[in-house]
Amino acid sequence: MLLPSHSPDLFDRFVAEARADWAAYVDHAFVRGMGDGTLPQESFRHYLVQDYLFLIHFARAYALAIYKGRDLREMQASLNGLKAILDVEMDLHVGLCAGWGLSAAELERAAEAKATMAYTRYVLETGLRGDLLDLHVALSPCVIGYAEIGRRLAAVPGALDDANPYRVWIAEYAGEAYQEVARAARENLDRLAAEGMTEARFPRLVTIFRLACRLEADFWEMGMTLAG
Ligand SMILES: Cc1ncc(C[n+]2csc(CCO)c2C)c(N)n1
Repeated sequence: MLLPSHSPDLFDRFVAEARADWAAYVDHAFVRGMGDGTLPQESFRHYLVQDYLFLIHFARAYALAIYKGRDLREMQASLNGLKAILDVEMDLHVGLCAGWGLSAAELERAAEAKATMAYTRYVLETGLRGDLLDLHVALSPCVIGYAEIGRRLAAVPGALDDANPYRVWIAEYAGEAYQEVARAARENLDRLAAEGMTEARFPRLVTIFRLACRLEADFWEMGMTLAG
């Protein structure tokens, strides 16, 4: 029997339901500016500082996912995610920031922008009041969206050329290692849904997904406008 090469997973269903908000996020002017190299470097620096603060709260969300795990396997999986962020991702980010002239001390004393606060607290609150599926749906535009953005940008002619100051960022998210992280996140969503998501719950999950996409778009906007 011939199987379809790709049947829609839960994430694809969210995207189909929230098409406009998804597009406003993954095709934001900030993203296009990275692809063609026209993004003002000051905007990227502002983004990098805020992303440092974002990643700290992202780590807290993974810590919450350990707490919300229903068995040891789920807790272990979230622990691995938390370790990857604290032991690997943060160092990578601090290294990227150093290349852009941002010292660790500067990152540490930075004040949180409103868009950073809104997005990170929304994700944490969604996880606090809901279950593991709610939390992972809130996190999915972030984890899976960046893989999509990386792939799209890598396909832009010249995006990975030496002349583009954003080539390192693009190569990182377009790279196989990060694409695999996103694939695993998709599978994780499907597994959590298979373990008890009723169709009646789907619209509420779409609402969480849509809001998270809008808050991601606001995060790009904050970088673009240098908003505090
Ligand atoms: C605003 C914002 N959204 C998404 C990501 C992507 N991201 C978030 S956490 C993480 C590590 C995954 O283990 C990655 C790649 C980001 N950096 N900043």
